[in-house]
Amino acid sequence: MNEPNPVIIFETLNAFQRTGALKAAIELKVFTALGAGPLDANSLATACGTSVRGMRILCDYLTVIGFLEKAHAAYSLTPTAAVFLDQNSPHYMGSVAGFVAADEIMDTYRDVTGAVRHGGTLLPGGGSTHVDFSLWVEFAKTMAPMMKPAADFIANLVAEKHAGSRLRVLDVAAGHGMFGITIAEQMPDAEIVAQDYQRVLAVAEQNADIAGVQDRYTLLPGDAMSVDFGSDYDFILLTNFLHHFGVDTCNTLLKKVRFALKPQGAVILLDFIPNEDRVSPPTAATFALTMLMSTDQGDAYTFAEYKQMLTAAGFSNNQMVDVPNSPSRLVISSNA
Ligand SMILES: C[S@@+](CC[C@H](N)C(=O)[O-])C[C@H]1O[C@@H](n2cnc3c(N)ncnc32)[C@H](O)[C@@H]1O
Repeated sequence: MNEPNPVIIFETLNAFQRTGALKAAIELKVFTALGAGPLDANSLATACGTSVRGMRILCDYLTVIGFLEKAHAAYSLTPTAAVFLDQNSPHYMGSVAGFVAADEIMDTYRDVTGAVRHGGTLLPGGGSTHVDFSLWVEFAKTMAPMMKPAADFIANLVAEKHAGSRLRVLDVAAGHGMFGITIAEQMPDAEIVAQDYQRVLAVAEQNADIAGVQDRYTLLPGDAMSVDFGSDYDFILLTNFLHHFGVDTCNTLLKKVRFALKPQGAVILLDFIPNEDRVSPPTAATFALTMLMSTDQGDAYTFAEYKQMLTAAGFSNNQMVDVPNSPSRLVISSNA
């Protein structure tokens, strides 16, 4: 197991091929074409409008990395591809390639050396924390399916404890809005205030309409750091937001959040939270590199670090919970 082995070097240096191959298969709708049953490279090439050689090589590659199975010359979907990458599946999430593997994001990885030397993003104006960061609308349009398990989990937690209550919920940096919207769907008396930049809230508003909760859905556009949150919230959601900022900014924002809550209210924080060793579990731990490449000061904070920030903001009761089927963890903090 610990024998020196150069294979990992070769595999890691050409790991960009995996990104390219999966992105191409999503764009060409290969997984959707296979949704009805196995096909060989000839039939798939016809269905997807490609060359036969290109399709055979792409499908063999996708078989090697675990998205397809191959029997004789026919390819079929693995369970993961069938559930998440066939456009006819209700759990389809191929759209996430539009953000996760966007050219603007991938280009930043051409100079990891530079970002490591500098200690932060090489993107202009603080990268993803810049007010005009171009990809937030794309995030809102494409990433909702990936957040669904966590949104359901949070809504269930809230509904279990507060069934029948008239809850006021603030969704800070709401993006697609699905965290607040899912609570509104589960709790007919919940009122949601969605906060984000105006251009992003247009996507959340559309999603609220589709979910039929628009009557209980209010928009609060602006910069979360300066906009007036209002007060008397039962819950404030901070999902996938604090990781963009340094500790001082997180502290300031958490204090503002605490003042906007009812005395018995709670903040629900969802994020990539690695273990204290910072190298496990893999998805949460490696998210720190994403923050190095795209922000000046962001990080994948540990629970101990979040507890310190929350305590400094005046929260006294902090609990961490794993979210099933998600790499993220929840921290729920209240005053009481
Ligand atoms: C990673 S997304 C998270 C969206 C959603 N909360 C989720 O968990 O999927 C970050 C969101 O923060 C918003 N955002 C970034 N900086 C902000 C700021 N200063 N004030 C308000 N929203 C901001 C972006 O527009 C984007 O929608």
